[in-house]
Amino acid sequence: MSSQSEQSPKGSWEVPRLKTKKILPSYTKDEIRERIIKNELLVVIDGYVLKLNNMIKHHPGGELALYHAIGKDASDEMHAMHPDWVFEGRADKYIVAKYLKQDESKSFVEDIPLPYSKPTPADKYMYGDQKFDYPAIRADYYSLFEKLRKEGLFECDYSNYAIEISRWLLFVVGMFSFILIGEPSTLKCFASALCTAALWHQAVFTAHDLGHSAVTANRSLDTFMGILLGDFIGGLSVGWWKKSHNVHHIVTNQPENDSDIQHLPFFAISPIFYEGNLFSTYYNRQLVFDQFCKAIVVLQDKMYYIIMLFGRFNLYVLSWQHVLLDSDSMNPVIEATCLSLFWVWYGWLLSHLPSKKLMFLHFFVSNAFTAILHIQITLSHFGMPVHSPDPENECFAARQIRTSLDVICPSFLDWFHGGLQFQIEHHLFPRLPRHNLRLVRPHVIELCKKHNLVYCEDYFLGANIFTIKKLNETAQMIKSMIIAEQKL
Ligand code: HEM
Repeated sequence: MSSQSEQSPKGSWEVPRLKTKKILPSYTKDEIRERIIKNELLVVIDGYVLKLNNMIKHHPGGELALYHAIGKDASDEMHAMHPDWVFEGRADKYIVAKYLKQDESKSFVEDIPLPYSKPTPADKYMYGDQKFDYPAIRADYYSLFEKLRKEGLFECDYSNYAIEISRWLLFVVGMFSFILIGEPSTLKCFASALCTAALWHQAVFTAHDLGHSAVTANRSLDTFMGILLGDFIGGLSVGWWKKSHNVHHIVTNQPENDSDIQHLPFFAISPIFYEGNLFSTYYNRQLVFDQFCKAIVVLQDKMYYIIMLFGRFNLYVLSWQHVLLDSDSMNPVIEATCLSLFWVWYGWLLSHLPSKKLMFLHFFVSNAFTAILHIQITLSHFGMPVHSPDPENECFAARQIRTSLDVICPSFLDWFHGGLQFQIEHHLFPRLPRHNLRLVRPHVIELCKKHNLVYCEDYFLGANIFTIKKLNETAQMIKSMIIAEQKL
């Protein structure tokens, strides 16, 4: 068993807080704002102001994820994303002041045009007069956090992975034996391709756990195993995925910041992508809504499944781009080697098929069937709001609950959904081992009920219908805007 909570002093299940013995000045919110305008990268954690200018480029969770914390009280994000040792002797050296709290606000920079992080659009109309008690939600979030630590739910039970590895082996055997044993046939080629897709589908879930250091809690070891699984077995860069995924966890469903919802020219999950003239802080470019977008996005609900069939091909390109071109790629040599070896073993397998037609069939079917994974991933957020009722004050827990959707399924199907079905719980506690997420669900439902937060969940079919409906609604709105504009 690995334990992240074991790293805190024995017997203490409290979420660790930043501490320092330094004698410090106090900064108000206004002073923090003024300093940020003068290019100081300041963030508030546990009542202290931290200056990150010298460490941001070396942040193990990536530079971009950290930029989105600037000018915010990011205590909750910090606690959710880090093991205890970061608080105990790593982060305190960046403390420069105490934070003189005058109100409960979480973001001090929603009205400042920062180049590296854009504000969440607000929509009070959407939420009516509903008021949320964010301080009370935070208090209950921390109580739950401590309860889960106390119950040992942050400990990973490796026997779950023994079952997973057995399942992968079954798919590996099918993938090779349908091709290598006996006379080749179209049916056997198809069966092998399905096994390949299933292997890739399943491997991603463990690569995801490893990417969050939620398996051994040793970042280097988890990253290395993640690269073996993601890059070598799956052909996709874990480094690329981690870069965008870390950002996604901090700025979930924020149109300009979260690359997981930036899919022009194919999808626009909110009309804001059409009317907003948005700039992607992730891709560092304007999200241009050109004539091609106009033609495709108005059909996005109808094209959803077709586009998903090709999703994996795009990921191959993004993976290589990250490894070869991105200056912040963390393990470019190992990743490039594993990505190349992926094409060696996969090419070797295809080379045993007797015709180009069968090779193409295998290649297409194995890649296209992983569309199920892309659908599962997009269901988690595509139908959820991008607007906040109160971006200045909304706390981390409320934001994660507002932007994520759970899929209801019986426990015997947990392997198929791979943790994606507990998206809300995962977003609240990203380092919690996946196999424990089901145990957290009732507590989160209770928290939502208590605070009138919508806990959005549906069965797999219902979640599909919900997402398609939302895509359709957005497509219709954008269509009317285009028509209205043409009439002007
Ligand atoms: C001085 C402050 C900070 C320090 C020293 C620090 C350090 C670290 C370290 C050491 C890790 C790797 C943890 C591991 O081994 O699993 C990490 C990961 C990460 N950090 Fe920070 N960090 C700081 C502030 C922040 C803030 C304010 C945010 C965002 C709000 C942030 C977002 C992340 C993310 C998203 C990850 C990736 C977590 C994962 O792999 O699941 N960090 N940080």
